[in-house]
Amino acid sequence: MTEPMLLNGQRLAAEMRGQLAAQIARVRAQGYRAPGLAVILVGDDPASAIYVRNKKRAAQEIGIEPVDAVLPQGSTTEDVLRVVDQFNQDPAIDGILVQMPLPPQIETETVLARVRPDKDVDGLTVTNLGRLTAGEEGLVPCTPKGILRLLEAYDIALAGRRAVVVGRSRLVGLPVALLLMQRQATVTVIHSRTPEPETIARQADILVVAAGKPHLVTEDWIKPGAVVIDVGIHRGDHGLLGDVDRERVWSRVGALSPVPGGVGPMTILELLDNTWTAYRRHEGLSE
Ligand SMILES: Nc1nc(=O)c2c([nH]1)NC[C@@H]1CN(c3ccc(C(=O)N[C@@H](CCC(=O)O)C(=O)O)cc3)C=[N+]21
Ligand SMILES: [Mg+2]
Repeated sequence: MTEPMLLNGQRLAAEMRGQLAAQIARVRAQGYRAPGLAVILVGDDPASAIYVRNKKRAAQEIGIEPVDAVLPQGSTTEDVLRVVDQFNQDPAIDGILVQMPLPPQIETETVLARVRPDKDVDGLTVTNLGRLTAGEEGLVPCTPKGILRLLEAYDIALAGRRAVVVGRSRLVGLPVALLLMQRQATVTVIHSRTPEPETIARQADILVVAAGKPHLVTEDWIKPGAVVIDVGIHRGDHGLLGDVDRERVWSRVGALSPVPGGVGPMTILELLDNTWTAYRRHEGLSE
């Protein structure tokens, strides 16, 4: 078989960020305010702190004003709600991101439910997930949207093809399955309680892996020539690992999104894109 194609999310995201920067510069030159993105970080998880820093830097680089609120590990649900309310009311803020996971004493559902749907740039509120389910316009979760954009950029057809999603999370598995269905793929979702997952995965023309388990997917999960999207990201002693064991699947896949450099940069790009969309809606600018 020919060499697999690497789906380069890093390059695509950089290209798209350039386009966003140009669009933002254009409205700024017409006298409009800068788009504003609020990032709420609760606690001192070092990985979360790094992600938040990367998101803020990416925003700044394209002309989005990042504002952050860092709350102590011991914060209560009420403490977080107060910060959400403040950003909900702030007309300079177009997007609000609550970095996950929140410390265990905080009621995640209650916090998410408080974010104004028009500022919900993660697409995690019931309103936006409902809109997505109904095929209505809203804000679409970043990682799923980035995966679809990556597939599209590489001309990977979805209509009539079989897609298998590994994982059912609200952030990735569930919404990516919805988006793939909307593109007329035949979609199966498998998860930790699915017996013989490899047998099902081996039917996939497109395999999206968001299981949160390092190197879960090996050659026996892969139909020869399949397109494999690796959403996992784990910090090992020897650098970053995905949910896919790249070495072991390499001789079978048709295309693969690498970790790092695949889905991760696309996720951040879509956060910026959603902030830009929310901003245009707030300012009454055409889409
Ligand atoms: N409310 C919320 N929204 C999120 O979107 C969200 C979240 N919480 N919590 C954590 C996960 C994780 N996540 C990543 C984003 C970018 C990279 C990324 O840029 N990865 C680089 C590598 C970066 C590195 O070196 O660690 C890459 O894959 O190339 C990774 C992971 C967003 N998440
Ligand atoms: Mg996201």
